[in-house]
This record gives sequence, C-alpha cells and structure tokens, in this order.
Amino acid sequence: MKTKVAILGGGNLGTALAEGLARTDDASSKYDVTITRRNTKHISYLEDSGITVTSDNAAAVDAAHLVIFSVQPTQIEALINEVKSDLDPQKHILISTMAGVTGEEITELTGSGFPVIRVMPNTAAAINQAMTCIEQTPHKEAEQEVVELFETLGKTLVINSELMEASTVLGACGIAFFLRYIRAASQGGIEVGFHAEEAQLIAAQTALGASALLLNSDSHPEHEIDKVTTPKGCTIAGLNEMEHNGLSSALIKGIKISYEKIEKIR
Ligand SMILES: NC(=O)C1=CN([C@@H]2O[C@H](COP(=O)(O)OP(=O)(O)OC[C@H]3O[C@@H](n4cnc5c(N)ncnc54)[C@H](O)[C@@H]3O)[C@@H](O)[C@H]2O)C=CC1
Ligand SMILES: O=C(O)[C@@H]1CCC=N1
Repeated sequence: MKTKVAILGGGNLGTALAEGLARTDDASSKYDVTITRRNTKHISYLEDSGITVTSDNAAAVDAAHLVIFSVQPTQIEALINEVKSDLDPQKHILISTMAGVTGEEITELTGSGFPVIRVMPNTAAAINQAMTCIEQTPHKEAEQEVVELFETLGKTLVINSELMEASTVLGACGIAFFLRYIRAASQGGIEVGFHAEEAQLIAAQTALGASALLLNSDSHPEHEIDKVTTPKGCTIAGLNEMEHNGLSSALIKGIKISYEKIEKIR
C-alpha cells in the first residue's frame, strides 16, 4: 500500500517536493501525494502528474501518514491551529521545512506526543537532485521513514539540531548562491564572445562537471583546481584576479550574514 503524504503549503518548496515525488518511478509506486494551498489554481497543473491538489488542509491531514509543513515561518501558527484537531500522534509523522523554526516550537503548537522531524531540502527536489539535511531526533523509526522519503528526492544527511540553521544557508539558500555564480559566469561569457544561451549552457554544464568531480571521488576542490591551473596560464590569471576582488571572501561573508538573518526571520 502507498504511503500517504500531505504537503501543506504548495509554494516554491512544496511544489518542488511534489514534483520530485511525482517524477520518481519508485516514489510514484510508494507515495501517494496530496498538496494544499489556499488558492489552488496556481498549482492545479500538478494534478497531471497524479498529485491531489486541494485547499482542504484538514482532509489532507486526515488521509495522510507523513505531514509536511511547508508554509512560511510566519504562517505556521495559523496552519497548525487549523489542523490541530485532525492530528493524531499514533498516525502522523510531522515534518517541518521551515527555516528558523525549531521542533520544540512545532511541538508547542501541536501539543506533545508527535514525532516532529525538521528537514532542510532545496528546490532541486523538483528534479530529484536535492540536498536534504534531516535533524537527528530520538524518534528513530520516524527518522528512517523521513530519510527514505527524501532519498527519493536526492541526497540526505542526518545532522545535529544545532546545525539545522547552518544547513539552511549552505544547502537551501545555496541554490540561489550557486545560480548567481552561474549567471555572472554567463555574463562574462557573453563579454568574451558567446550568445547568452550558449554562455549559460557552458557555465551551467561546467558547474555540474565541477560538482561531479567532487561528488564522484574523495577529491578536494584545490586538488582539482591545481589540475586546471597551467603554469603562467589563463586560469590562474583569472582566478587570482577574482580573489583580488574578494570572490572567496564575498561568499564566506554572504553565508555568515545569511546565517545571522535566520534568527530574525520570524
Ligand atoms: N524556497 C526554498 O528554497 C526553501 C524554503 N524552505 C522553507 O520552506 C517554507 C516554504 O518556503 P517557500 O515555498 O519558499 O514559501 P512560499 O511562500 O513560496 O510557499 C508557502 C505557500 O504556503 C501557502 N500557504 C500559506 N498558508 C497556508 C495554509 N494555511 N494552508 C495552505 N497553504 C498555505 C502559501 O499560499 C504559499 O503558496 C518556508 O518556511 C521556508 O523557510 C526551506 C528550504 C528551501
Ligand atoms: O530564504 C529563505 O528564507 C528560505 C529558507 C531557505 C531558502 N529559502
């Protein structure tokens, strides 16, 4: 029998999760997905992929085993108040994607007794290439079910609670950070002669190749960089100019500011 999943909050992340679950052959045989949003017309296209789309949070919760909260941090209190009477600790595993919202805060809203697992996926879930960090909790059976679900959407890593905010910045916000790099590289590519589409293809595929060099081996970025930087060559010239202008420093500072901002989100 399929495991019923309710995604409450069909926004950018919620729809990415639903799209990824619909796309995976394994997942479509294992998970039955319902997604909610107050105005469903923006996400009715998901029905073509076999996903149930509704504005009825209570019915979605009632039918589900895995309940994913994916609204904005300021919207969670109202949402939980709406579905509280439909939540059952014997039946539901509660999964929270919300940045800066702790499991304890969710428990305060739902009442105790529920396994609450915080997760931090990213929008690459839509194409089953997400990185999802999953908070380690004492609820081991529930955690295993959550790991299994997110493994269908990409890679997973179970981490200590205190690292959830750091994972938000590096993994979830990271999609935007890396895409801005690709955008900038494409613009540079246009400066040196390519049409925009060609420049984007070259930049994006090169970023994918650079990532794969690390993910497919135990290699370190500097080791791979050394292989590209021919002595007196153009790579080291460009790389050093980028560093003189603060490339690494800008990235590190941006990640730190992003991390500090999480505390102030709600
Ligand atoms: N966007 C991202 O890349 C990531 C977001 N997150 C977290 O996931 C959560 C959602 O983020 P986004 O999808 O970007 O926000 P969003 O604003 O795009 O989506 C939230 C959706 O929830 C809907 N909603 C609000 N109240 C509702 C209710 N009572 N019932 C049903 N639907 C309701 C809204 O209409 C909206 O479509 C946030 O808490 C964010 O911190 C986590 C990781 C990545
Ligand atoms: O920008 C944000 O606050 C959310 C959390 C991680 C990605 N987007």
